[in-house]
Amino acid sequence: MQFTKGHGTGNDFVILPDPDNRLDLTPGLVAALCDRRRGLGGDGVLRVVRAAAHPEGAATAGEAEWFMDYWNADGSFAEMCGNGARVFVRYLVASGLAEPAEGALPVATRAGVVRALVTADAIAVEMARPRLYDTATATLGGLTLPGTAVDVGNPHLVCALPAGLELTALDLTRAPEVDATVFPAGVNVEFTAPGEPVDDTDGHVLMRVYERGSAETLSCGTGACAVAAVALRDAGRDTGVLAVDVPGGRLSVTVTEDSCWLAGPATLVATGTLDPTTLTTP
Ligand SMILES: N[C@@H](CCC[C@H](N)C(=O)O)C(=O)O
Repeated sequence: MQFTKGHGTGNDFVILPDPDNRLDLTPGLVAALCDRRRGLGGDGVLRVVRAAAHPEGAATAGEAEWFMDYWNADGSFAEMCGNGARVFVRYLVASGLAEPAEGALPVATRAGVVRALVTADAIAVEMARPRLYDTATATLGGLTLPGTAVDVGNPHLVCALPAGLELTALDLTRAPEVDATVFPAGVNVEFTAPGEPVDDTDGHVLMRVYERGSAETLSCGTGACAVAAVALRDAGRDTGVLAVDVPGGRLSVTVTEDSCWLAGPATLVATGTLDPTTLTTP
C-alpha cells in the first residue's frame, strides 16, 4: 500500500492514493493506520480517489476530477475537513495528478465541491459560508460554557472562554459533554479567547479544538472557519478577514457574502509503502 504523510498547521493525515477505488478501506484499517504507536499516526485518512470511481463522488464527477474521501482517526467519516482539503490539493499537485496553474482547482467532498488556490507557501480553499444555526453548551471538567452551533459542512460548537481563564488551562484529554439532541451526529468543539491585533485583519482569535472522531488536534480548518464566523457575528459584521491561531500555527479565514476562504501552509513530509497485514490494533 502506497502512502504519503502530510499536515496543515499540525493537523496530520495519512494520504492513500487509490484512483480507481480498489482499496478495501475499512474503519478498522483507518484506525490502525492512524494509531500513533502501532501505525503511521494521523488525525485522519485522505483517500485520493477519482470522483467518478467513488459512489459519493460520482454525482459531482462533472465538476471535479478528484474526490477527497476523508476519514477520522477512529474510522468514522466526516463530511468535510478544511485542512485535509488543503493537504489533499498539495498532494494532487506534488504528485502530478492536477495542475495548479489553471486557476482554482475543484475537489469533490461529501459536503460538495470546494475550490483551491495554490502557492508555494500556502493553499487556500473556498468552502461554503459557515451557517450559525443554534445555541448549546459544552461541559468540561465541571465548567459549562455557552456556545454557538455552526454548520461548515460538518458540525461545530464554538465556545468563548470567560475572562481570566486561559486556553492552555483546559484539559482536552477527554471529550467535552454536549447536548446530543442538538448534535445527533456528534460535534467538533472549539474553545476561543481573543488575540492581540494582527495587521491586515479584522480580528484575531486563539482557539483549541476537540474534534469528533480524532480527539484534540493541533488545528482544525473548518473549526477556524466556524470560529471566524462567530467572531464576526459578535463584532456586528457579516464579512471580514480573521487570523485564527491554533496550537499548530496560524490560519487565515476570509468570510465573504457567499463563501469562506481558509488559507495556511500545507506540507507533505514523507512517502512510502506499507504492508497493511503488519498493522495491529489494541
Ligand atoms: N480537522 C478537520 C476536520 C475533520 C473532521 C472532523 N473531525 C469531523 O468529524 O467533522 C478540518 O481541518 O476541518
